[in-house]
Amino acid sequence: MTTVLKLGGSVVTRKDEPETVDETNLERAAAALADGPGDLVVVHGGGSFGHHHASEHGVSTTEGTHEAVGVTDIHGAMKRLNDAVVAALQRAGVPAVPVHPFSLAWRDADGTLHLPADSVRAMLDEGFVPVLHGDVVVHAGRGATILSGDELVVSLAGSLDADRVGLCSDVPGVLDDEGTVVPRIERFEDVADYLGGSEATDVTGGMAAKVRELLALDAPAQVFDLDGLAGFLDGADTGTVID
Ligand SMILES: Nc1ncnc2c1ncn2[C@@H]1O[C@H](COP(=O)(O)OP(=O)(O)OP(=O)(O)O)[C@@H](O)[C@H]1O
Ligand SMILES: C=C(C)CCOP(=O)(O)O
Repeated sequence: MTTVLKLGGSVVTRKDEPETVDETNLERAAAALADGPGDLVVVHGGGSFGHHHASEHGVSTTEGTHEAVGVTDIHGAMKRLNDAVVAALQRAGVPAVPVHPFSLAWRDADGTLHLPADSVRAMLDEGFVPVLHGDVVVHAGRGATILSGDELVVSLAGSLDADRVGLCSDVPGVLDDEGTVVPRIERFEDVADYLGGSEATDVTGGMAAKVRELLALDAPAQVFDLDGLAGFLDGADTGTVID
């Protein structure tokens, strides 16, 4: 059983305070993962680390930069957050190890992501929990663009043939216009009217982009908040199921 889990930047950081880890949430998530499932890959988002630097440098998933300093500003912030996430997981007893996508992945001129997953598979086979993060990535013809954690989740879920995919965010699921969790989404059109971007500085698109990408996956995906994390890890359907 292989599980790919994203801890949203809105969960592990305080999105309105630059480069601030939400220690309480991170510890809660780490404690839940300590009793986690077999093969587990963790991906975390940018929150108040990556997104501020990305917008300062005018970089998004499509707007690139050729400035090396822009790349290292964004990547450096994400490495600092990754250090904090890996350390918290290790303190909770999870055999977490860092994986930095900038050194591994690239986009071709069409924007298609190429992410070799053999090293991640080998880490799983050796009993580690690889922890990847949203990052900058070299992009043919555009310098470097942003790679969201959501895109990493979709790519890894496909190449690792994941059985379960979870996105832990700051909302209990995808919400309808009355704020009620939509239990299941099978077609983008059914929820398109409810879906917006993110309320915080977020260069990768909030909930609409997530739902679109998760619908393209073979494995069913779930969107839930920290209260739903333990249930998800136990195998329950929590929040919104997207398939
Ligand atoms: N219909 C909707 N239901 C739920 N959330 C929605 C909806 N439309 C827009 N959103 C926004 O999507 C946000 C979650 O996406 P966001 O990308 O901010 O989270 P994240 O993945 O946890 O963070 P990060 O991108 O930093 O990793 C919610 O906080 C909410 O503001
Ligand atoms: C902004 C950066 C560097 C990462 C974005 O990842 P996300 O928060 O998962 O969308």
